[in-house]
Amino acid sequence: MAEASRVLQAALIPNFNPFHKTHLSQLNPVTFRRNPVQCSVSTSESTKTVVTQNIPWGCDIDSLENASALQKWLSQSGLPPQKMAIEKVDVGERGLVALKNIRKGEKILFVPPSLVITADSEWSCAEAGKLLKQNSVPDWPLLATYLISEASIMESSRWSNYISALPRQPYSLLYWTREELDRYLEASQIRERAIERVTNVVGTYNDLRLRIFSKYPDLFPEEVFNLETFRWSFGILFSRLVRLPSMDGKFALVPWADMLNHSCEVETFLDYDKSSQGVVFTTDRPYQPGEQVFISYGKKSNGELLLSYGFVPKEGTNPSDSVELSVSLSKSDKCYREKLEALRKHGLQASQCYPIRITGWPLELMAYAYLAISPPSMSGQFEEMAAAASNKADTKKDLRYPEIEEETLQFILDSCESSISKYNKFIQQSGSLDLDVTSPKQLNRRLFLKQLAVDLCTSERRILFRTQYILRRRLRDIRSGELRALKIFDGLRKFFK
Ligand SMILES: C[S@@+](CC[C@H](N)C(=O)[O-])C[C@H]1O[C@@H](n2cnc3c(N)ncnc32)[C@H](O)[C@@H]1O
Repeated sequence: MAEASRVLQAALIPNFNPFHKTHLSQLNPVTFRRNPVQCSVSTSESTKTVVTQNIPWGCDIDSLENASALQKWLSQSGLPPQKMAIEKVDVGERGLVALKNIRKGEKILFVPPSLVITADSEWSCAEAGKLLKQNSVPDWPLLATYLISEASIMESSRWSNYISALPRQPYSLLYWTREELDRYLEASQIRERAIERVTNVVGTYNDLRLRIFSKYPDLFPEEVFNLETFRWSFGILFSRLVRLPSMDGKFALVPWADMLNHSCEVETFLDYDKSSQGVVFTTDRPYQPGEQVFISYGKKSNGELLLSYGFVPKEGTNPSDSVELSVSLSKSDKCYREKLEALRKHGLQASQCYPIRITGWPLELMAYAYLAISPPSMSGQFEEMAAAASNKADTKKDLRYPEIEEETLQFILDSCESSISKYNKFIQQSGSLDLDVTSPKQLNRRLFLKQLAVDLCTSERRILFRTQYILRRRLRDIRSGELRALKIFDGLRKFFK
């Protein structure tokens, strides 16, 4: 399990591979209302508007009725007796709660492969599945289409109890409109990631539509397979799909196991257990009856958790938290062209983002900063600086140029302070919000999103404040060291005079 845990750090939702990476569609407004759920989505290409409709399957995110029907069906379908049950919880709305004492180091769950959805699962509409496979549709879009296909036939699908217990509107940044992303996440780099993700989903859907759906409208009618249903199915995949290393790294939806919520404190991940032939996880702590049981969705920053899962852990509770710091070459730099060329050679741009943690910044950022401030006399080193700024494993990153150390740290400090001022502006403008986001249904959507954004920005700014403090101290030490050296030099000069 140790090995599995390591590999499974990216367990719940790893990379999203779009169907065609190059397909960029412009985003159009998505209007959204919670309760009742209603989205209207305009597709990009032709400014054609897809009919506004409700997603006719799934349930409210906190529905326990559908969850208990799921539990019953799973037991009848081969899920062994469990030490947990689905209940309403304080963190994550619904979750798995211990019914009995659970020991530390105990294997639990044992979901058999017959109850797991993968790209190999049998399609109720076999012809549709065959067609996608013939067209070599990759796992992600294939699973997204599978989920819609099964959902649309309601009770006729063997997964109907599972699908009925899935949220009708998964929480994730996929459901934020462009205006909401711009307004609430302006200070955070996660906004760019969200825009990129929505663009990928729209592009993937458009590719499928052009290449396959439009040619087989009987198998893939637009009333069922449209951008809105794809937004739902991708939202489900982003927030529930796992990669199972012991099943050859297969992506899977694991009913029951996907009722487990995330805790930044735990270090346990799901995997397939060959000996018991089921999906399990091994607890890293004991649980008493009534306690919620958690797993880890991977070592993700608060921004990444908001992006895929739609929540932000409490400030200071996520040891894997980080913030992306954006740094840029100055256009007025005499060596701008040479520096940009060196960066491009190593797959980098004039502006780059580097993750900063509470414990420090990466060596790549230091290398980029060396390059950004180095004078023309150091042009011979541009190449090695750019190489070290890229995160290729084979390049030496720990460069040292003591003669420009001070300006380099000052450059990082300036970038950090400019980022802090954006966060300050947003947080001040938001006023003092202190809302209970553990019960978002009670909140007005706007307040809910705003509170999530404030929580994210506060946690990201906290990391920047710490970085600012460390940088200022280092600069002060360098400067006072220089001053001391100057004084000694001056004293020696006077002495010899
Ligand atoms: C894999 S599902 C877990 C089951 C989910 N609570 C449900 O009732 O369907 C992931 C979703 O659970 C919620 N969630 C998980 N961990 C959470 C946490 N620590 N805080 C708040 N919400 C959480 C988020 O809505 C997330 O998108």
